[in-house]
Amino acid sequence: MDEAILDVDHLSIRLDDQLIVNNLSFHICRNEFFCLVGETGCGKTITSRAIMGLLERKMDVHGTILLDNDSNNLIELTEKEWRKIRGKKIGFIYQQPSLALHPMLTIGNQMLGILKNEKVIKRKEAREEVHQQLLEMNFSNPEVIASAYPWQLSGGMNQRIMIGMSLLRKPRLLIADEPTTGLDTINQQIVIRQLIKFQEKYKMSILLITHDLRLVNQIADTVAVMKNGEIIEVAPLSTIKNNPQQYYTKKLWNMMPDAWNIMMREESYAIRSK
Ligand SMILES: Nc1ncnc2c1ncn2[C@@H]1O[C@H](COP(=O)(O)OP(=O)(O)OP(=O)(O)O)[C@@H](O)[C@H]1O
Repeated sequence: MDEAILDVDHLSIRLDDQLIVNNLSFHICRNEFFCLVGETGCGKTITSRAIMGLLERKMDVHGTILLDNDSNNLIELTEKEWRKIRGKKIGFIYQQPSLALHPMLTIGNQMLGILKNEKVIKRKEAREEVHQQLLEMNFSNPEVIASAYPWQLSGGMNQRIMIGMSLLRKPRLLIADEPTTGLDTINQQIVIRQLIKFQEKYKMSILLITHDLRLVNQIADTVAVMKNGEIIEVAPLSTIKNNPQQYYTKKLWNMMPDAWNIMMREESYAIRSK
C-alpha cells in the first residue's frame, strides 16, 4: 500500500483576502482508506474540490497535486484535460445524490450514458453491464431499479446508485464527501460496507471526508485532521486514537463519546478474546 496515488504538496487556496486552505501537504497510497476530518468550515470540501478540478475561477490556487505518478500538476490542467480525468481516474460521490442524478432520466439511462461516453459498447452489452453493476450494489431487482427515476427511490438507494455509477468507470481514486449524511443507520452501514467491498475488489484508494468519527474508527487506514484550513496531524488510525500528537486531535475524539465507547468496547472485546 506504499506507493502514492495522490500527492498533495503545499496546496493553498485563497479567496480575496481569506486564506481558505493553507499549505496542505499529504499523500494517499494505493488501496488506502484515507479519512479527512475536522470541524465545519475548516476547508475539507474545498480541498476535495481542488483535487477534482472543480474550484470556482475566483479562487486563487497554489501548490502541486499529482495523480498516479503523472508529472502533470492537476491545478494547471485545462478543462479539456480535466475531462479525461474527472470521473474516469478520480471518481466522486456527492453528499446529496439528488444534486448529481438527473431527475428526468431513468437510473438505467444515466448509467448507460456513462458507459457510452467511456467506450464503444453495444446497447445489449451495456444494459447487461448496468444490471450487473446494480446487482453488485445489492439491488436484487436491477430491471426495476434501471427503469426508475431518482425521485421514485429513497435517499439510501440513490446514494448506492451514485456509488455504482462512479464505479462503472473503475476510478483509481474515489472521493466521498460525507456520503452517509442524511441516511439512517442501516443505510449508512450499507453504503460503508459497499465502499469497503469495492475498495478491496478494485484496489481503489478512497478519500473519505466526514464528521463521523465512529465511521472513521470503523474504516480508516490513515486519518488527517484539519483545523482552520490547515492539516495539523496525519497518522495511522491507531496513532490518532491512542497517541495523538495534537491536543486538538485528542479533543476532537473526546467530543465524540460514541466513538470512544465503540473503541473501548472493541478494545475490551479484543482483550477478552485473547
Ligand atoms: N464558493 C465559495 N465562496 C466563498 N467561500 C467559500 C466557498 N466555498 C467555501 N467557502 C468557504 O471556505 C471555507 C471552507 O469551506 P468548506 O466547505 O471546504 O468547509 P468544510 O470543512 O467542508 O465544512 P463542512 O464540514 O461543513 O462541509 C468556509 O469558510 C466557507 O465559507
